[in-house]
Amino acid sequence: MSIPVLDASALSEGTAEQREEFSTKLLDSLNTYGFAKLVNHTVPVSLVKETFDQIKAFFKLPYAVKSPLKNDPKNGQQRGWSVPGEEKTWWLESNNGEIKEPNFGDNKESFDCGHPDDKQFPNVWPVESDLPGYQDTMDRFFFSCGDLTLVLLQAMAEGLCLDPTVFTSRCTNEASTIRINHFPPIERKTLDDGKISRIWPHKDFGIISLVFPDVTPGLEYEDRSNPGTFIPMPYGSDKEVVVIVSETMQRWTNGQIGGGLHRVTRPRECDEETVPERWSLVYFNKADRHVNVGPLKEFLQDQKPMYEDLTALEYQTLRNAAHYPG
Ligand SMILES: O=C(O)CCC(=O)C(=O)O
Ligand SMILES: [Fe+2]
Repeated sequence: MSIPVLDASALSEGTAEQREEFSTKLLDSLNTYGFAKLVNHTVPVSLVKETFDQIKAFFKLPYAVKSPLKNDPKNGQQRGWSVPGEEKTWWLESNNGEIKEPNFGDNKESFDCGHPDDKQFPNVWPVESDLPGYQDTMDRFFFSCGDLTLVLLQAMAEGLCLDPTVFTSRCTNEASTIRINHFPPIERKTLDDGKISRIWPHKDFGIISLVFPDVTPGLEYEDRSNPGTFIPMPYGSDKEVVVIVSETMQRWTNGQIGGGLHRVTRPRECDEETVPERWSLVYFNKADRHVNVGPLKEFLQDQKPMYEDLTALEYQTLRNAAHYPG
């Protein structure tokens, strides 16, 4: 059981037949695993590398420079720098009610930004002289990932034999976000004790996510044939992108296409006392804020809706609040 690597060149330069074949394989992988892996996609490898270089520089900035950019969890949507341990993804899927007062912070710091023209939740940036080109790189990365997600959403709709715009008519990427993560080095024992994780098991909240892999492993996906156990996501190359089905897609399809549960932990093979640091680069493709994220009529032939109607903004706000307890 391993996630196949699909050649996405059919989407940019394939014949109608090749496109159809790709759409079928994409949907098959997303349905089976909740994940797909692509090569020959349209986000340039050089841009991914440039973005990785920028994020490594960002997290090295002194506290005094990052501090004014601090994310305010009360804001509803994340913007700017989240300090290590602030986000507690333990609350998303791991809380079975047995532990009354956990303080299970994530061993990570992050930075979030959205559409450059977002007036409702404006981006915050370091001063240009502190990190030249950072904002420009993030903006270009934002649009490049956004374009890829729309093409993938259309391919998914085609694979389902639905109106090709069934998903893209609900998403212009105006509410989508980039999330960059830095996982500082940590004692192996601390992770193995199980009170701190890099990221606890979760599904992302948007429609689909793109994760650009780091050479340092750690991303794991749930083995659906053996729920509660996880399989390391193999690192192929810097040309690969991982696509993850997220909660909005699960809701729209009334559970037909289930979100991919994943976590970030220490590399399995790591036997050093200190687990090395790691970075990751994620694009959360999200529904436009006013759009309903309840089940779509196309997925409700004879079934009862499994999810309530909510706007995408209400849903995102609710889910974000869940991992900032108190
Ligand atoms: O670090 C990774 O590989 C994945 C990160 C992730 O799951 C997230 O930020 O939601
Ligand atoms: Fe995630």
